[in-house]
Formats: sequence, structure tokens, C-alpha cells
Amino acid sequence: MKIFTAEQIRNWDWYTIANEPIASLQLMERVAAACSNWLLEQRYAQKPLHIFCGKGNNGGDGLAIARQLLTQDADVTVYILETGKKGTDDFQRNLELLHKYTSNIHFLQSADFFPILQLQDVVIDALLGTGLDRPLEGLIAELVQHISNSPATVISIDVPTGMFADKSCKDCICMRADHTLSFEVYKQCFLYAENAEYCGSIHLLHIGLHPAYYEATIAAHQIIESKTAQAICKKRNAAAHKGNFGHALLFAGSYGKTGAAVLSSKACLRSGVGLLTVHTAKCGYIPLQTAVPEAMVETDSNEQHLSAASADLLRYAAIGIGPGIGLHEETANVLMQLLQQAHQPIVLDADALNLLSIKKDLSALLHTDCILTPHPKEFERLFGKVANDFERIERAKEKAEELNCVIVLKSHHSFIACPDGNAWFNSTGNAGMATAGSGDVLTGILTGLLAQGYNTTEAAVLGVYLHGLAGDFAAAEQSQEAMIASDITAFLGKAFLHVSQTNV
Ligand SMILES: NC(=O)C1=CN([C@@H]2O[C@H](COP(=O)(O)OP(=O)(O)OC[C@H]3O[C@@H](n4cnc5c(N)ncnc54)[C@H](O)[C@@H]3O)[C@@H](O)[C@H]2O)[C@@H](O)CC1
Ligand SMILES: [K+]
Repeated sequence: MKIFTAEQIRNWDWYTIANEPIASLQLMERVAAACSNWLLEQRYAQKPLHIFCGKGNNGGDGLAIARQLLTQDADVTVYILETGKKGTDDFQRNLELLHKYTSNIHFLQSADFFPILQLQDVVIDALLGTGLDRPLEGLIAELVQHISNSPATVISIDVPTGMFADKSCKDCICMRADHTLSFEVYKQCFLYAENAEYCGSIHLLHIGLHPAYYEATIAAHQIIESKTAQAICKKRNAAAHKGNFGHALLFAGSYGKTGAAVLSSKACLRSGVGLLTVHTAKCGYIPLQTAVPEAMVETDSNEQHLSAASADLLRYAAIGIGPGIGLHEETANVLMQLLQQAHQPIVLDADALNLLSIKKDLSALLHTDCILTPHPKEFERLFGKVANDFERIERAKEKAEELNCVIVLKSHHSFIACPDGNAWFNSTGNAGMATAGSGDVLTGILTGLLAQGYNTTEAAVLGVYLHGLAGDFAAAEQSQEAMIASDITAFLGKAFLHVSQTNV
């Protein structure tokens, strides 16, 4: 699914108004109907509703919702934040209509008029939407804080008031919503970790915007959905043998971190690879052979860490390096040797990234088939400090193009930046995956997919989606609290079944 900017969404509204055609007031009526139906279905309309409206079209949505719910006998109180200016045409028209249904409309001119909100109350936040053009201050900021600090359930229309659709609102005042009802497509702001606590659950409602605009409009970012993964996932040939699915090589583990090698190896094998060899420190031999009998183990001459690259790299279709390898100087040499000698696709993760971050000229070291999988701290070590999540995404896109490699930025919605400028946010995954070893599992999956012949973009998009989906299945069974990284691997099978179902 494409992610549109606020401007693209505004143009989509206007395209629909001109080409359906439909009057803008009618489109607002449709927006309000979608929200009212959701509130009725979720039984929020049975509770005392406090609808807070600005005087723009977001406020117009709020007034139309109030009227529609009054016809369903809901208990509605409307508050309009008085700015002294006239409202938009659609706001004014909706206000006239609302007066015919209720006199329970209050104009808020100072904080003295703010209502006391209780636990059973439901607030509809229709103060400001995508028309936000500056951080909140003054009376509106006070109102947003008053509502956010109350025990009431808050449901924001389109965006939580104070949140910019396309730029950071870090350190700004913003409505803390329990739910955000938005329309047709995700806005970029919903996908950043720094905004997650303000958006609550996001619900995309269908309002019948014109499909031709969606088809014709190029989006800078997309969401990876089930159908994206399905389109990439290859069907296995019935007559295949293990030689058809590649031989992967993983450099993983050191003394005290053999577990990381076990986790990435198991995930690699469960991602469909034909053969796997793990190159690990000598101390890892027995644990690995015992825990992962399907893998071949090649031990380093050093007992505790990696000190030499594999003798014969040519046999392997793809290489993964990083999980649990540590930061020993000799291990850094292994990494440099590998980057010079290997011509096959490489996944670089964890300590491999930390070792790389002290090197100045990354573009001279990395060939074009690399996937880098940093979490925000590793990203910062590699590419410098950023002020917020929006900047981090932009930096990832720049670096992917500059280094000609794929960057998987692991986060709340993991982000994939490709060298051709394409960029994806993942839709699967949950906070239970913020647990030791879940990155090692991803490295294994990506290496396994590359070994099977998926290109770096395909492997990253499919692998990140499967990893998150397996994590969601694991959380459903184990809870986010109790799930561990091995559970993600255990549910990879279910994730593959889900993705391949419509592939047959
Ligand atoms: N036909 C349309 O354009 C549609 C618009 N819709 C709704 O309309 C919204 C956008 O409406 P508008 O463009 O009127 O914008 P808003 O309703 O978000 O707000 C616009 C007004 O707020 C002021 N403002 C901006 N930042 C402010 C701040 N920090 N403090 C105080 N005032 C501030 C602006 O100067 C402007 O007067 C969408 O989010 C959506 O909810 C929907 O009804 C769908 C159809
Ligand atoms: K809002």
C-alpha cells in the first residue's frame, strides 16, 4: 500500500470532488459516516461523547459526526475552540445543520470553560487535522494537554491534533489518542516509534476516494502487506533437491555468544535454504552441532573468537556475518578480508556493523549486494546522530543510494531503504520482538533467502515481513512478554504458510 503525504491526500480529496464528482460537503458527510459507523460498531457511541472541534475541515468532520450520532440517540456534547476567525465553508454549513439537532454546543474561549472529563467519557478529537502548519501553543495546546491528561478514551479524527503528517513533532505538544481513525492510506507519521504513544491504534476507514488517483500517484514510501510478500515468495519446484536452494554461510558466535549463532542458524534453515555452514569460534563446535544438527560447522582456529575467514568462499550462494561475533581486532580483520574476497550477497548485522562503523570509507568496502540491518543505535554509530525518526529515515535513504546497498532499519515498523530509491515500512511485528536474539533470527532469515536466489530488495522485503509475522504468531500464542527469539523461528513455518497460501 502506498503512503501519501498530506499534500497528496489533499489532492486526492480534490481529485475525487472533481472527478467522481461529489460536493466537498458530501465528501465530508462520507468521512463522518465512516467514523460514526466505527463508533457505533465499537460501542463507543453508547458512552457520553465529547466532540472537540477546531474551525477547519477537521472540525467540520467532528460537527458532522455529532449530527449523525445524535440521530442515533447518542449522548453528545460539542465544544468548539473559539479562534475569533470564521470557520471553513464546510465547517460553517455543518454548524448550521447541527444547530437544528442540539443546543448542547459550547464555545471555548479560555481554559475556565474546559469540561472535567471522566473515565467513562469518550472524547472525539476533531480540533486539527492535516491543516496543522505550526506546533501547538496557547489555548489549543492547553486544551490538548487537558484532554490527554484526563482519564477519558480519546479518539482522534484523521490525525492526533498537533501531529504533523510528514515531519517530526518530537518535543511538541500533541494529543495522546487511544485510537486514530484515518482514511484510505497510512500517513507517514503513523509509522514512527516516536509517534506511537500518541496515535494509539490506527484504523484506516474506507471513504471511497477515487481509485484512479491512487493508481497514478507515485509514493515515496510503501507499506509491506501480505500481498507484497506473496508476490515475492517463490513457489518451490516439486522436483527440487537441496542443491536448488543454495548453500548459505554464517559467520556467527564467540565465547559466551554461541547462542546468537544457534539462533541465526536455525532461522536460516527454517527460511528454506538448501544447505548451511556456520563458521564459528572453536568453543561453539559442540553446542552448535548439538542444537542445530542440520547445519555443518566449520570451526575457527581460535577458541574464543573468529580470527580467520572461511577457506573456500566460492561454494556459498550467500553470506551472513555479525550475530555474536564480538569486537575483537582479529574478528575485524576477518570482516575486512571477507568484504574484499566475497562476491556473493552479504548480510551485515550486529557486531559486523559496529566493526564497520569505525571505518571511514564504507563505499569502498561494500559491494552492491549487501544488506545492512542496524537497529537505531547501530545506525547512529554507522551514519551519525539524527534528531528524530523522520531524519533517520531520510538518512537511511540517502545512505542506501550512496552505498548502493539495502538498509534495513530495525524499529517499531522496520524500514527498508533500497539503492534505487524505493522505500518500505513493514506492517508486521510487535513489541514482544524487542527481545534478545530477535535480530540474529532476522540475519538468519535474510541470509537464507539470499542463498535461494532472492535479490537483496526481495530478501529484505519478504524476510522482514515474515520475521514480523512469525513474531505476531508467537505473541498470539506466548504473549508479547513471554515470547523469546526462538519462538519467532518456531512460527516461521506458519508465516510461510500464510504468505504462500494464495501463491498456489
Ligand atoms: N474536502 C476536504 O478537504 C476534506 C477534508 N477532510 C478533513 O479536513 C482536514 C483538513 O482540513 P483543513 O485543511 O481545513 O485543516 P484543519 O482542519 O486541520 O485546520 C486548519 C486550520 O487550522 C489552523 N492551524 C494550523 N495549525 C495550527 C496551530 N498550530 N494552532 C492553531 N491553528 C492552527 C490553520 O491556519 C487553519 O485555519 C483533514 O485532516 C480531514 O480531517 C475530510 O473531511 C475529507 C475531505
Ligand atoms: K484531529
